[in-house]
Amino acid sequence: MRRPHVTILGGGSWGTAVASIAARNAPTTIWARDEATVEDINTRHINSRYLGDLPINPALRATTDLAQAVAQADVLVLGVPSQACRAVLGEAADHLRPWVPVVSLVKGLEQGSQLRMTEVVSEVLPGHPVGVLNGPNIAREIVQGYAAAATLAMPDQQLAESLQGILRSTMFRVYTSTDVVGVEVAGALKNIFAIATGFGDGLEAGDNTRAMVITRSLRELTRLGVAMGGHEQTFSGLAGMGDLIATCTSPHSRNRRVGIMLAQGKNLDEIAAELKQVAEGVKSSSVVVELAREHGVEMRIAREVDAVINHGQAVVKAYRGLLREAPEHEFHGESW
Ligand SMILES: NC(=O)c1ccc[n+]([C@@H]2O[C@H](COP(=O)([O-])OP(=O)(O)OC[C@H]3O[C@@H](n4cnc5c(N)ncnc54)[C@H](O)[C@@H]3O)[C@@H](O)[C@H]2O)c1
Ligand SMILES: O=P(O)(O)OC[C@H](O)CO
Repeated sequence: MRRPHVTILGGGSWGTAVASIAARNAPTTIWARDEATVEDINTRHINSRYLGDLPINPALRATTDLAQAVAQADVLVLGVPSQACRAVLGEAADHLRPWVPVVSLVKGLEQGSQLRMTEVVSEVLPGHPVGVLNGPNIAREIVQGYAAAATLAMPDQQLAESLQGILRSTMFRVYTSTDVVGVEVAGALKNIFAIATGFGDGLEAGDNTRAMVITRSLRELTRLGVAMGGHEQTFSGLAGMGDLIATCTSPHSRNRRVGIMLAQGKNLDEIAAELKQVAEGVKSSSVVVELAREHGVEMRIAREVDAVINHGQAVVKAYRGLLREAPEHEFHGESW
């Protein structure tokens, strides 16, 4: 039987990491817009811009030709930042064969529409089965071959099981779920809370503060996730608690680093120039606050992150403001 061809859109750190795994299981092509990245992957089997000199699977092929990459896809994987997804999918639409499943790796929400990326996929590519792969997945650690896990959520469990075999390796465990909303909301929201954790770390507030922010963030994330239709247990799983732990504690997390740098007094332009990679929480923070308002969910931590990022609030004021609020019942109250 012919093995399915996997096409990954996006030659950044995570698209490359997932493509490198998929290339062990199936013929795999990665589309990147940048010639130098394509050259790097095809000839030196590295992605120096995003992953330094870490070796990636030599079986992986890269191209700048979107039409050709998409036309051969039996499985399409979306790995560009959230605000670019609609445009990239729009360019792909004419070349994709009908019914080809699409898996989003993206942890962001679209500004303006407030949509999750699987919803964007369904709008731009109607009729294609769509799912999301999320979890505690720092790209460089996965390329280095350290053990990790993620959840692949699709409405069709059978399809998820067939894609599971393509996206996993011995060291990258892919679990399945049918809770697309929960897994996807968790992946987008954890970035906002990693920024909040970064605030505490940047202010050198200590380990207890970090644990408090992570734990209370999980409550906030769960409340909105459930209000949006996610299953409560999803938020204590890999895409929820798992990814919160990784992103809120890793020195590699870009979102956490954004929080640290904001606390150190840098502005967003300086931070973007230093990071040179996407930190999804920056753009998603305003969307999360809008969604919380619409769903009638109190999200104090997220509101402070939005205030700092979008309304010029000083980090230290956000921190003190949160501490002034009286705590309620740990599980039944609405306080942070
Ligand atoms: N890096 C990780 O550890 C990691 C892990 C899990 C999920 N994610 C998620 O994966 C998604 C992609 O992140 P990443 O880490 O690979 O980002 P990145 O910053 O490393 O790379 C982004 C890639 O997208 C490309 N890109 C940006 N704008 C584009 C556009 N308009 N058109 C075409 N290509 C464009 C860039 O050229 C680059 O190749 C994000 O939603 C992120 O949250 C990242
Ligand atoms: O570097 P970050 O903050 O975008 O986080 C990367 C991954 O999402 C961690 O799971």
